[in-house]
Amino acid sequence: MQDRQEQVSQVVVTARQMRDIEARIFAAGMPVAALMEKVAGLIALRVREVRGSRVGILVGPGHNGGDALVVARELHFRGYAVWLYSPFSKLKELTSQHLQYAQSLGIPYYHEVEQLPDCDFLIDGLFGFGLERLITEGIALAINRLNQWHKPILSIDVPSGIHTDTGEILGTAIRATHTFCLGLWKLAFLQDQALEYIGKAELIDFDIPLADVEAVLGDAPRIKRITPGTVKLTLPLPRPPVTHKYKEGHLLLICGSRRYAGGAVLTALGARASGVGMLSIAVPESLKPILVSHLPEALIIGCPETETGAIAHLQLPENTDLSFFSAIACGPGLTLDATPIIQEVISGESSLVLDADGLNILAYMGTIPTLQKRQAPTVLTPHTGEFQRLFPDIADPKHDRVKAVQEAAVQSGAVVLLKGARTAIANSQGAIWINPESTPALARGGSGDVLTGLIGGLLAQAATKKIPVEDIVATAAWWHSQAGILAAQERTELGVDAFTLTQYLMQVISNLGNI
Ligand SMILES: NC(=O)C1=CN([C@@H]2O[C@H](COP(=O)(O)OP(=O)(O)OC[C@H]3O[C@@H](n4cnc5c(N)ncnc54)[C@H](OP(=O)(O)O)[C@@H]3O)[C@@H](O)[C@H]2O)[C@@H](O)CC1
Ligand SMILES: Nc1ncnc2c1ncn2[C@@H]1O[C@H](COP(=O)(O)OP(=O)(O)O)[C@@H](O)[C@H]1O
Ligand SMILES: [K+]
Repeated sequence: MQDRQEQVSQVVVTARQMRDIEARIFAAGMPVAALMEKVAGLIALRVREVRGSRVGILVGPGHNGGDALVVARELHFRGYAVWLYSPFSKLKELTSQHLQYAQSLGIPYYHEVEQLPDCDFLIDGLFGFGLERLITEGIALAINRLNQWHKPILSIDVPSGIHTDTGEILGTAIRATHTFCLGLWKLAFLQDQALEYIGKAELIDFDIPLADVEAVLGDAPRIKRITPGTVKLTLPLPRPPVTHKYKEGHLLLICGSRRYAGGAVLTALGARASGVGMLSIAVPESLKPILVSHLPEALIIGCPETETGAIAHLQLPENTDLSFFSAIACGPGLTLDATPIIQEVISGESSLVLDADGLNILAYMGTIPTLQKRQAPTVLTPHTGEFQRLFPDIADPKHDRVKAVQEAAVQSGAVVLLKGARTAIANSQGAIWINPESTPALARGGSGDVLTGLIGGLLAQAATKKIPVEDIVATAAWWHSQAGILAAQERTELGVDAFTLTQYLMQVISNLGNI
C-alpha cells in the first residue's frame, strides 16, 4: 500500500478534473472560504522562507486573486511591507471581500504596475486554472512589464497566462521563478512549452481526499507522473536467488554503421547498465573490434555490409533466429541503407524497440499501420522531428505533446515515447506516463542511444513477467534522466556527454535504497 504522499505525487489533473474534484469537496460541506484560507495559509508559510520583506502582490478577479489576498494579509501581520496591484474593477465575491479587508488594514492598493514601489519579490495571483481566454490589452502589457523587472516571481497555482492543460501561452504569461501548484499536479507542469514560465515547481498538498480524486478520474486512462515509487515496482530487483543468464533476458541490439560506430557503443553501454542477462549486438562486420573492446562480455555478431557500410542483412549465429531473443532494440546509427532489417524485425515476434534510423525507415516505408498487427509489444522512441515524420497527420506536438503522443500510440498500437524535456509515454489504450524531472544537460548527441539500450535491456528482463511495457519504458526514461541530473550536479550541465551519462546509470539505482 503506497502512502498518501506517493499516491498524490503520481496524480496529474486537467483544469476540468480539478474543478470537479473541488466541487465534490464543496458539495460534501467544506466551505469555499475555509478552503481558500487553508490553501493560502500554506502558501504564506512557504513564502516566509523566501528572502526579502517587501512584497508586491498581483491580484486577479477570481479565486486565484483571493488566494493572493489571503497571503498578502498574512504577510502584512507578520511585519512584511505589502503592496497590492490589481487592474480589475470587478472581482468574484470572496476575492472582493478579502480586498476590502486588506484595504481596511491599510495595505496600499494600486491599479497601475508603475505605481508599485520597489519590492524584493512578487506574488502572482492574477489567474489560476480558471483562465481560458487570451490575455489582451492592458493586462497583457502589465504582465510584460512585470516580467521586465526581473524580480523573483512566485506564482500561485500556475503562472498567470499559462493554459492549465496544454501549457500554451495565452497571449502572454508571467515568467515565474517559482510556482506553487495547489493540491494536485496540473498537466501544464509536464508540458515542455510551459517550463520556461514555471520556474521551480512545488506541490502544496492541502489534503484533498483521495476518494474524491478517484471518483473524478474514474476508470478512464490516466496521466501519471513517474516517481521513484513507480520505478521501484518495475525494476528487476531483487533478482531471484536461483536464476541464470538466459532467465534474466537476452537482448539483441541491431545498430551502427561504418559512418555511425559510436551510436552502437552507446546503445550497448545503456543496455549493459540495465543488468540484462545476455547481450548480443549485431553490427556491420567492420565495427566488431570496436564493440568487442568496449563490451567484452557481449556477443558481437558481425553482419555483411552494404557498400556504404550499413548492415546489409542480419547474419545470426547458427540455430538462432529472431524469436530466440527476449527483446530486440534496433535503430541507432543504422542509416537509411538498412531498410531490409527493419522489415525483418517488424515481422518477427519479439518485443521490439525502434529508435533513430529505425523510425526514419519506418516513416519512409509508411509501415505504421502494419505495427498494429504485431503480436509482440512494439516501442517507438521518437524525438519531435522523428515523431512528425512518423505521424504527419497528428497535430504538431509542440501545441500539446501529451495529446500528440496519446494519439500516436492509439494510431500505431505501439507504446510511444516522445522525447523532450518532459518525456511522455503513451500506450494504445490512451494511458500516459510523464517524466517530471530531467536536465537540459541531456540535450546532446548520443544520449538518446543510451536510452534505447536501457529500454531494451529492461524489456528483455521483463519478458517473462507480467509488467506492462509502458511501465518498463517509463522506468527507463526516469532512470536515464536521473543519471543526467546526477552527472550534471557533479560535472555541470556541460559535462554530460553520452558516454559519461552511461557511467552514472548505476549510481541512480544504488541511491534508490532498498528495493
Ligand atoms: N475553487 C476553490 O475554492 C479553490 C480554488 N483555489 C484557487 O482558485 C483558482 C481558480 O479560481 P477561479 O475559478 O475563480 O479562476 P481564476 O483562475 O482565479 O481566474 C478566473 C477569472 O479570471 C477571469 N478571466 C479569465 N480570462 C480572462 C482574461 N483573458 N482577461 C481577464 N479576465 C479573465 C474570469 O472571468 P470570466 O471569464 O468568468 O469573465 C474569472 O473571473 C485556482 O487556480 C486556485 O488559485 C484555491 O484557493 C483552492 C480552493
Ligand atoms: N532540454 C532537455 N531536457 C531534458 N532532457 C532532454 C532535453 N533535450 C533532450 N533531452 C533528452 O535527451 C535525449 C536525446 O535523445 P535524441 O534526440 O534521440 O538524441 P540522439 O539521437 O543524439 O541520441 C532524450 O532522452 C531526451 O528526452
Ligand atoms: K497565478
